[in-house]
Amino acid sequence: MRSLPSSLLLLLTLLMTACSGLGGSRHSLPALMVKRLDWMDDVAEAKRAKGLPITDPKREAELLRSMMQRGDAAGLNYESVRLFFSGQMQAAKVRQEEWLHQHPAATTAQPPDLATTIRPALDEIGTQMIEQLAEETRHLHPIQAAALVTQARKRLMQAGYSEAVVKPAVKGLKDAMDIYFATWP
Ligand SMILES: O=C(O)C(=O)C[C@]1(C(=O)O)C=C[C@@H](O)C=C1
Repeated sequence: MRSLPSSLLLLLTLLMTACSGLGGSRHSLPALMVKRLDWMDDVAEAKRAKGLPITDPKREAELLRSMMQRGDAAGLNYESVRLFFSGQMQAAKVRQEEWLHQHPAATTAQPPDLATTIRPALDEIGTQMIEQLAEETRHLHPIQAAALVTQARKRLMQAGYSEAVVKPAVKGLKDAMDIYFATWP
């Protein structure tokens, strides 16, 4: 079979993307990835105020466990959820490091509280991410999955995040998508 002209392929991709609800009213996965990272300046300030290190292995394990459980309930593969959130947390840590480096002194006297404000917000974003991951993997064609990864990179760069932050976040999404589409017919 002759391969499709690239302009037709692009048109098909755009049509399928529009139909899949990527631009719908709920936050898309790329938008949620930006939203999650947007919390990290506050997280860094909250940790500085309390003298806490950036990395909290216990919280990471708890978050992964709870997201994998939610993912399982939504029909998602455990490993894909683990890879996705590992990437987002890695990006989160790089962003916190950058923030502290760029702002050697505290920028606020009263940062939001980690336990009562920040982590519940991150949990809520995580839940929305699971819903979107489930939605995307149900409806996406592999071409659209690749477009979603590209779109995520674009959104994160547009939001002003550095390559060092964007790279692990996008890799997490790509790794998750690869699991679903590796065996696609
Ligand atoms: O909750 C925190 O303490 C954060 O710094 C956020 C976060 C995350 O991305 O969820 C990032 C790094 C920590 O190791 C744990 C979790």
